[in-house]
Amino acid sequence: MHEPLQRLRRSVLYVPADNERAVAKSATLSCDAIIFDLEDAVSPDTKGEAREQLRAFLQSTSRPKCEIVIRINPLAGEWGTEDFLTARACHPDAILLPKVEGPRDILDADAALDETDAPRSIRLWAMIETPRGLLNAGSIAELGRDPAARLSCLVAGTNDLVKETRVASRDYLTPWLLQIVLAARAGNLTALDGVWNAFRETEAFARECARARAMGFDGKTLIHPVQIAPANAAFSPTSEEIAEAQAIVAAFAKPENRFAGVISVEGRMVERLHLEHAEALLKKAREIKEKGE
Ligand SMILES: CC(C)(COP(=O)(O)OP(=O)(O)OC[C@H]1O[C@@H](n2cnc3c(N)ncnc32)[C@H](O)[C@@H]1OP(=O)(O)O)[C@@H](O)C(=O)NCCC(=O)NCCSC(=O)C[C@H](O)C(=O)O
Ligand SMILES: [Mg+2]
Repeated sequence: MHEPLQRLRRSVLYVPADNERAVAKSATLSCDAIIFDLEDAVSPDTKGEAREQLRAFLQSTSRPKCEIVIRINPLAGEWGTEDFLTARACHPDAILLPKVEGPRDILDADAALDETDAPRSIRLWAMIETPRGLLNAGSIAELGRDPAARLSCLVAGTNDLVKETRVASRDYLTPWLLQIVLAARAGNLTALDGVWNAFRETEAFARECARARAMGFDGKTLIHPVQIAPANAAFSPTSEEIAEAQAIVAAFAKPENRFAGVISVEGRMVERLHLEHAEALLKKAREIKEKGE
């Protein structure tokens, strides 16, 4: 089952599942998706409490209306099974698998979901944040082309990547981030950029979002509510882009261009591939408008 690729995922906020105030606040925020985290944001001592709190919250009427994702610990590790069963009981839109190293990690999670008769609507997201995961990003993403597979999104884990590779700054991550984008495109998947830790640095964050969009990412993972509006703005079509797309659609709609493969619009060569892009952009703009933004 393929879901529409262009689901809005501009702003995807991590919420530590053991932080009661943050969990409660999540329902009031205007991010496109939330990742409730049972992995690195939750200390070993509070894993059990975090699971119970998350289950109660997501089964209550306070459950947020946006796309809901739960990040579990690695399935084969100490907390994986309990996390998985909690996530499954919460009926999320997706389960996010950390530190994915190869297609086997996705297939194992797929099989675990099937064993619990999980509906196909529950998707899998994969974090690419280890050297092996990066080297295997292409074969992981290939699963996105399998209509029976649940894989839907690749998420860059820049903190772990920095730790694992020992690079000194994000500049050196760029080729690997582009590799994640490329793999995602090959597999028809959403590509989400990693987090920006210095959440009080709003201008630097806006520049980072613009750079991520220019690299081809569909959205950014976030750690603090203050990052939602800049991410939504950066990953939304601009008014210039909308006007340009409208001009392309209008030009191809003219009777004389009905069968044309290539035309000229405002002094630029435009082909049908540009029309496809323009239509997708306008669809995204409509969805954003429907959200009331
Ligand atoms: C970074 C924080 C620890 C900062 O917390 P704090 O100092 O409490 O922030 P504020 O006082 O400014 O908070 C203001 C209000 O906003 C709420 N809040 C804060 N963060 C969140 C959030 N993420 N979601 C929802 N609500 C949030 C506070 O509760 C305050 O509200 P109120 O109480 O009503 O006044 C904190 O922001 C935080 O914990 N962020 C998330 C950290 C996290 O999840 N980390 C794991 C994911 S990152 C990662 O691992 C990526 C990847 O794997 C990699 O390797 O890179
Ligand atoms: Mg990580």
